[in-house]
Amino acid sequence: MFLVGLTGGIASGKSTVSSVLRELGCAIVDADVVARTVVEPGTPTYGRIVQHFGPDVLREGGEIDRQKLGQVIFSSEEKRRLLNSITHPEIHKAMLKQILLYFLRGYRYVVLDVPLLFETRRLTRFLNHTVVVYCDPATQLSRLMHRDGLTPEQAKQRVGAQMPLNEKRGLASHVIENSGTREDTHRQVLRLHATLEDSAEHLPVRLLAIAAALGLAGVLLYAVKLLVS
Ligand SMILES: CC(C)(COP(=O)(O)OP(=O)(O)OC[C@H]1O[C@@H](n2cnc3c(N)ncnc32)[C@H](O)[C@@H]1O)[C@@H](O)C(=O)NCCC(=O)NCCS
Ligand SMILES: Nc1ncnc2c1ncn2[C@@H]1O[C@H](COP(=O)(O)OP(=O)(O)OP(=O)(O)O)[C@@H](O)[C@H]1O
Repeated sequence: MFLVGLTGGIASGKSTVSSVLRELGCAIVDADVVARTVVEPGTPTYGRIVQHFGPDVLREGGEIDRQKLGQVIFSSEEKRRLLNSITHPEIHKAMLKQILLYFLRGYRYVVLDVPLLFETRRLTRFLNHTVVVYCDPATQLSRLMHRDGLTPEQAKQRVGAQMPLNEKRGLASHVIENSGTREDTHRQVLRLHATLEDSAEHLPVRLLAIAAALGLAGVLLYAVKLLVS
């Protein structure tokens, strides 16, 4: 099995791309969804958030008020780092569990949809492919304001909390250009899917090559032992 990292900037179109991949039958682990489950009331992460951020970031029912917590962390790098240090280890553990389950179910590859993939760099060494969903800065801002009902200043602040999208594009092995229509993006995702399927087909060949190399090493070791004895 191999892992594919899917990333981009806030509102650049990761969910749009991953939903097409899901429709095509791919296994997807979504870090934003996982991030919601690890902060549910009763979890240790929830306790630590309340301890550090206080009851102001809670709703009446006791659950985290995501909008309020968002306002706090997107306007302070220090608070953002604190929240990341509380949540990220738990998010990564929960993601690992999901990856293992997909592995046991026989999936040949798993797509990890992780907005902060290149910022945290924790997962990158395990990935065979990295995909960046890119859109131009003006389109990103306008889609973000429209989707989340933010002012231009709030949207800029959120975009500024991440590595510039242009920089992420330079780090990726594949880029999906999502400044255009959904149909155009859909076509690119179909091409990406075909590429990933192709590289999955090469996996048994690679495994055979590794097995052959190991076998050859074993034979050589045996021959050396015979010569020495
Ligand atoms: C701040 C929170 C409460 C806002 O929740 P909300 O439901 O409004 O947004 P959601 O979780 O859907 O995130 C939307 C997008 O914001 C961006 N974002 C989220 N957290 C961060 C962060 N710590 N730093 C930079 N960008 C972030 C990502 O692009 C993400 O896709 C939430 O995002 C959170 O708990 N973040 C910390 C955990 C985290 O880093 N999640 C990202 C996945 S690793
Ligand atoms: N090609 C497109 N044309 C028009 N609208 C789009 C296109 N792609 C995405 N959108 C819209 O832009 C917004 C952001 O897209 P999406 O939610 O997929 O981004 P995301 O990268 O997953 O965001 P986040 O990281 O903030 O969760 C959504 O409202 C989505 O419907």
